[in-house]
Amino acid sequence: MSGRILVVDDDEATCDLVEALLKRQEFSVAARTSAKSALELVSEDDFDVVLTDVGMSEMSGLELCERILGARPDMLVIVMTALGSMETAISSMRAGAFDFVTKPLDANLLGLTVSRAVQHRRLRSEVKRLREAAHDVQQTKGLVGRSPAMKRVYDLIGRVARSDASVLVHGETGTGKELIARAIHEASGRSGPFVAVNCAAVPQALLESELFGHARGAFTDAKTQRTGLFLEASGGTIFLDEIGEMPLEVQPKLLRALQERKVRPVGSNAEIPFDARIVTATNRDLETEVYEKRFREDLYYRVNVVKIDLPPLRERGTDVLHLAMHFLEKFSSRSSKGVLSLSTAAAEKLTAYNWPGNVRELENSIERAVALARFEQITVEDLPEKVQAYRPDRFVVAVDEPAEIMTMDELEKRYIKRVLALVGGNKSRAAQMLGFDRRTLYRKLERYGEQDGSGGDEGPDKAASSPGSASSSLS
Ligand SMILES: Nc1ncnc2c1ncn2[C@@H]1O[C@H](COP(=O)(O)OP(=O)(O)OP(=O)(O)O)[C@@H](O)[C@H]1O
Repeated sequence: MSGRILVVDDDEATCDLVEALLKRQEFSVAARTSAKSALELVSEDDFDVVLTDVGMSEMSGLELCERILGARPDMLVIVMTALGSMETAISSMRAGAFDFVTKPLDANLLGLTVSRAVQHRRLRSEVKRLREAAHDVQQTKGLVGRSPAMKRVYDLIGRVARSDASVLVHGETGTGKELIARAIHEASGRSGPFVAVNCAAVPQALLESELFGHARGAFTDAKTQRTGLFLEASGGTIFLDEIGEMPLEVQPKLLRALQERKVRPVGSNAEIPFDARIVTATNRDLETEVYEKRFREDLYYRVNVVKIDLPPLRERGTDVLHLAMHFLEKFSSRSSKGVLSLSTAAAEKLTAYNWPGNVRELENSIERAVALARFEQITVEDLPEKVQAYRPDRFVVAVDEPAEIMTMDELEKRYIKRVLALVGGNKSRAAQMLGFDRRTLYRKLERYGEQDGSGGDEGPDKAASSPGSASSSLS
């Protein structure tokens, strides 16, 4: 992690040692052997963290800590105390120190403590900046977020909006696919309506007539003629949400409509031209659906002229805070409760959590937090239990001291399983993260299925018959 650190110790050898340790961990480090010159330096230069010895002759580390924080309250001070001197540790916390480390120094612990402090300071200043600029967080078209990943999405929207190309928006549940579809429509300059239909929510028997309309008497309940949504969206955009759920029986009819740019209402021979932009969305891996014959390949190519991959919230960095502030404003103004900010600790929790339900889950969490908040600031206690309790689950391959020896095959198998679980069984994404092409991943999954004995009778196709099943075939 990068970060600017000032080391203060009147013992030159310790100073050099700490400087070297921190530099090895990629911090940018300045060192001073006198407290006075350290004070001068912090008055004119910015540091994330000042790491000071406690027992210095010219001025004690505790006094230095107080004076630094008096002049630069935004800086963080870590005090180095002698092992076992609990009293000094307590006094340094009273003097406002962020943390303390004990001598003799443990290089790893020192690195971790300093990293934590740097991260804390960054979050704190981000929250402060957001507080000040809360009112302009809301971006054009209601889309909040400025992470590089989202900027790429906005850029793509800008480039495709004015064309008639079909757009497939792909992303996990709650990532904002519908909002993106609306943004495409708004930026398209089309004056007609935005018509959304959730393909998973309409019963299969009704879907065709819902989309293409029906003639009077086409079926028992068809007392009158009905114009389908494709025609209703004329001059505008039709958004087919959860296209991956479209029944196989309806898919050829949709393909035909897209190819011909005409619809044929159920029970009618008439072919009616329509002029609607097609935007579809899915949280499924459509390539896998095609491979597993649940989605027609020709239809896939039709709808996937331009694909927008919407990143999950956990890959959008501090967007989570921008979004949290946006929802905070929204819900506190609705409830007239005047909850205006997030505590730094709450912001830390929000940033650390992995948000499987993405923006929708964050929105719900903030709504709940505003309802529960007792002060004008949201604290950790106001957040859902699972956000409070979340610990990042890291997969560590211990190279120096492996807990158990395993073959490279076994290691690969476990790692693939791990990555698949992480991306919810999405094989295209897993392959991308692992640096394989998709076929290589399928081959490996089939091979492990056989090795496990689970692939024998059932065969590899069956073992991989649904997203996520690949991981179970590996267990
Ligand atoms: N970038 C964003 N800025 C502001 N609000 C957002 C953003 N992304 C999503 N939201 C909000 O999060 C909620 C979920 O978004 P949306 O319904 O568009 O997600 P989705 O991906 O279509 O969900 P699903 O997969 O369940 O269909 C909505 O209330 C939406 O307004």
